[in-house]
Amino acid sequence: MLTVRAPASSANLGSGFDVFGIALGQPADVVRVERAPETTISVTGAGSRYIPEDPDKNTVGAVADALDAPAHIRIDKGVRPSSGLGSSAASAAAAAVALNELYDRGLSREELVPIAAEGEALVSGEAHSDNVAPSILGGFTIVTADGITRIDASLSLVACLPEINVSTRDARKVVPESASMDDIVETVGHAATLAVGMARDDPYLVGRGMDDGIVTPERAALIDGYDDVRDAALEAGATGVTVSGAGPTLLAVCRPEDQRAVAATMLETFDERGIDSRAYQTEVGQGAQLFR
Ligand SMILES: Nc1ncnc2c1ncn2[C@@H]1O[C@H](COP(=O)(O)OP(=O)(O)OP(=O)(O)O)[C@@H](O)[C@H]1O
Ligand SMILES: N[C@@H](CCO)C(=O)O
Repeated sequence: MLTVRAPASSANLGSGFDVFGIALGQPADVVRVERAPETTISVTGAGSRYIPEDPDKNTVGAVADALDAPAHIRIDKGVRPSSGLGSSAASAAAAAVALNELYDRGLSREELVPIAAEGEALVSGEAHSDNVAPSILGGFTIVTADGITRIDASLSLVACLPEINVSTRDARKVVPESASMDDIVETVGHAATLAVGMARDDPYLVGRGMDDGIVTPERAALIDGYDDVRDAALEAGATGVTVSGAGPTLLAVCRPEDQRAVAATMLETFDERGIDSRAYQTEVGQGAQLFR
């Protein structure tokens, strides 16, 4: 039996819609695999009752198919589904790394990214890789049609997950079909600023570079309390706040010394609106880890 832990991830980071992603230090999914004549799946942990165990409907089933690697697959969910924290991607990433090893397929981590993205196609309708890439490779990733660029980054984060449901499939329906040249120019500037900030481990540049006036406002409207929680986090020292992935998680970047205050105020502000939430005080983390 092989065990792989694959971390949650935060895609988009505001200005990098469908392009930027980071691995988070926590939470994570743990996937265990054993060779079998046919794939079976069992799911326990966070939100497991909402996750299908049918291999045709679970992201890990799509990965097992793509690798032609049938197995008994046990998923222990640390990442709640429909969270904006790459829940479906974390399972797919872990399964890709585990099954590649179990069946000795010899694929590199980079080659496993499109395999894991088959799982994303199954649940969201599109094989976007901006969650599976950081979940497999770790660090900060830039996914384009030409390939993946990756760097390590050291950055303190707060990921605040409210008890609100937003599915990626629904959140993709509010993405505008076009944008003005002014908005595009502004977003390119922010994305470039963010990438430099990541390379320099600079929370101010990353925070400034997270601003986006094209997709984020539409997504934020699906999250009750977004503006208040964002304002409160910025007041408490966050250098930038945006929607994590398709939401409803809000991702805040901050200096390490402000992390606790930022987390506390985000929880409190959701609470004032009668919305339960939990906050992960975390950092940019490493990719999937294999245990024998
Ligand atoms: N192994 C899995 N783990 C989690 N969700 C899964 C899995 N397999 C299938 N699903 C389904 O995928 C959907 C959740 O995926 P979705 O992309 O909406 O959320 P997410 O991965 O948390 O978000 P995001 O991609 O925005 O970060 C749910 O409908 C869930 O039932
Ligand atoms: N880039 C994707 C990430 C969520 O899976 C989106 O925002 O729809």
